[in-house]
Amino acid sequence: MSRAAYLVLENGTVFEGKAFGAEKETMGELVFTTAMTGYLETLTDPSYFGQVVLHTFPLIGNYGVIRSDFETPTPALNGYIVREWCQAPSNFRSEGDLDTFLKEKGVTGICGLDTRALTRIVREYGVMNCRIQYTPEVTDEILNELKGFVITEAVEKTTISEIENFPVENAKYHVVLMDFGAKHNIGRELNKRGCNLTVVPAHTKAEEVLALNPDGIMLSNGPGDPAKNTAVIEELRKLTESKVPMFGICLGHQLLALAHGAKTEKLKYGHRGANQPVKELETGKVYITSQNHGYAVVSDSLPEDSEVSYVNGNDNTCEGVTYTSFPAFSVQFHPEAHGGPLDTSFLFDRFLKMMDDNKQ
Ligand SMILES: NC(=O)CC[C@H](N)C(=O)O
Repeated sequence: MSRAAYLVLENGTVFEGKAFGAEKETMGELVFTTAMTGYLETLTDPSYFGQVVLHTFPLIGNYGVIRSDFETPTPALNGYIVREWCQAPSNFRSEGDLDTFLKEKGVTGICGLDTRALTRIVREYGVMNCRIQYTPEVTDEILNELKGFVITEAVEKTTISEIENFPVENAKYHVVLMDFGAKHNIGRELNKRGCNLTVVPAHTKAEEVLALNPDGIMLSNGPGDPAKNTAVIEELRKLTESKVPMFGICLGHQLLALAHGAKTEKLKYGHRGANQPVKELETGKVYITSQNHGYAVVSDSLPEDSEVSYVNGNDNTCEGVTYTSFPAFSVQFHPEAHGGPLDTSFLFDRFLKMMDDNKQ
């Protein structure tokens, strides 16, 4: 029998549950995801750095742990909350159960609490900080510490430290992927389409990126507040002047907009799930997308030589931008999916076409 664990919210609310995964006290920004599957991708997506992730779906872990589904080898999140974890996963690919995996990776979990009630609190009051601990007492000191918690150096802590190459046979393009805490599936989607990939650390200078002679530059997803990455934003501004085709996903989308003079804002509780509707403004078509973000580009702040290409079907926030004075576009959602639908993977083909057009 696992021992009692307590989830303490910044507003003083306490939920009692059971310890699961690693047993060590932890703190982080509480966010919820509505995805019903894809928990391995969620656990290993670096964009969750510093956050405690709550699954609204009540039973997690049914198909076990499968390393080839991971987005990075090691989870970056600070904690994990589920209603119930599956103790007997059943799947021919399964290599183990969730509890053992979380223990191995040192990720604190808590289960057996009312995740519906908890989600309603976050939806009502917005994201807040939380703590997982093993005694029910909440002192002023704990509450003050919780109120003061901020996610810092998120990109610095999740980017790679040295250049890595992922070549393919008979490559048609060379893409430099700027790693801000990248999900591996972005690279896989590019490799699959005949792109040799050079993955560079987030703080690589614009001149160094251009010296690699890329046909295109891919800006990855990543954690934290986009506006905090001032040095990276400045390098991206220089890259927009180079006219090398660029494609940004999620954090990459936000950073490119910031580099071009737009603003970003924090959403009340963000979009995290695998069935977020986005509307393509040019065609009126709606796509179902995978999302994981807490910030968004402020549509009204975009300069004239850029336009909103996609909006979120639920709250109308900006989900994509097309730039007209340099060859670039970006989306807030995840065309690489994993987990989630593949509806928008055509955006990678659009990037290839942009590189083709630019070569001619
Ligand atoms: N998945 C991402 O790239 C997230 C981007 C950013 N950290 C946000 O929360 O909005």
